[in-house]
Amino acid sequence: MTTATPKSTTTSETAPEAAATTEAAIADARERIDALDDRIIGLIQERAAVSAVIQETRITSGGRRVHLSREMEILTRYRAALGKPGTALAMTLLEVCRGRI
Ligand SMILES: O=C(O)C(=O)C[C@]1(C(=O)O)C=C[C@@H](O)C=C1
Repeated sequence: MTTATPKSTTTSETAPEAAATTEAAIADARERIDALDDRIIGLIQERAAVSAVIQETRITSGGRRVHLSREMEILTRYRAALGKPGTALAMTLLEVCRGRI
């Protein structure tokens, strides 16, 4: 994994050069964010496909699409890792994977 190393500006750099360095650093970091978002979206799509298999299996055997105690485990896990917004993120993720309830 590569680590972010912001380029430092020197005192000899003129203002336009410093601005160009700043813009380049931001553009570079945004490229990395776009690449990460592509991976995150791919993982969410993969998660949704696995989730669909579970839901279909349960429905085929006479069960319900939703399994609330399992959802509570997932919400707890995301909150433990990411704090309060983790809960909202997990709820959105569950909605993507099983639809609205
Ligand atoms: O783990 C399950 O039993 C699932 O059906 C998967 C899943 C999920 O996407 O994580 C989806 C719906 C359920 O309500 C709970 C969890």
